[in-house]
Amino acid sequence: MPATSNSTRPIADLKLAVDDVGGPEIFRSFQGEGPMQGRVRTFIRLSGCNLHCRWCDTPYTWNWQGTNYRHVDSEKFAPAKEMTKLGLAEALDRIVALNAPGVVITGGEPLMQPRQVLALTQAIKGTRADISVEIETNGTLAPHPDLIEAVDLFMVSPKLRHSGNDPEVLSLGIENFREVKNAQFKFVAKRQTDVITVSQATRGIDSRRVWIMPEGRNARALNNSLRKITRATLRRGFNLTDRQHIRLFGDKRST
Ligand SMILES: Nc1nc2[nH]cc(C(=O)O)c2c(=O)[nH]1
Ligand code: SF4
Ligand SMILES: [Mg+2]
Repeated sequence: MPATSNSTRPIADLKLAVDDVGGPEIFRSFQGEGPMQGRVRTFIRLSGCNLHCRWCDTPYTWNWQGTNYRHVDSEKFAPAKEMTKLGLAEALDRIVALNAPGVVITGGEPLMQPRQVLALTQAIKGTRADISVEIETNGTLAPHPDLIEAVDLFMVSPKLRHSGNDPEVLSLGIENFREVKNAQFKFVAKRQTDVITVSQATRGIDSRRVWIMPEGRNARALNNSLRKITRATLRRGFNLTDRQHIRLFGDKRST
């Protein structure tokens, strides 16, 4: 059970991923995925993940030296080089300075740092009445009720078998957020059969809450996935999202 917001324990620093110049990965971009695609957002990327997706585009948040997780890139990363700590006030200052109408907390898996994420969300919401806070999560860690109340949108991305994770992570991600009204689902798909798997796994969930997203870390791979998934997605009434930032900027940090 995560700690409650009125706990008197001090809040630990946030653990963040590192950008290309060694600073904390906080940046301004267009939201590239899902219902908010194209909107200006400030992104804050937290370090650490409890899953190990083979095709993950941020392996520098978890694929540490000395582990034997399999990833399409063979590169392993040093936590001392790829992880940096930042106090809540400093993180908030940097986010406010980028002056976007919304903030995306992503990772890695942000809900591995539940107290820090709750405190950061509440602090961001305190800066302006109309600022939006959205969290990208793999869904395996249940959100605290206070966090559900504080955030505008959870974008939950439960992982299919092709991610290389244990099969249970798919249903875990769905069940942890099925009843969370401000949660939508985004499934990475490579093939038509992935869309069928999603439709079976999301039975009982309004298809308007479900987004199918092509797997790919470059335009060619995205197009290849899209060719295989588009018709099946349309047939089932799911939403389709591209990965706009990959097309605009490539697979780069801080974009
Ligand atoms: N522009 C942009 N949009 C994104 N949407 C989700 C992202 C993520 O890494 O979680 C992401 C990202 O890294 N960049
Ligand atoms: S859950 Fe997300 S951050 Fe974690 S390994 Fe998978 S794709 Fe990467
Ligand atoms: Mg990304």
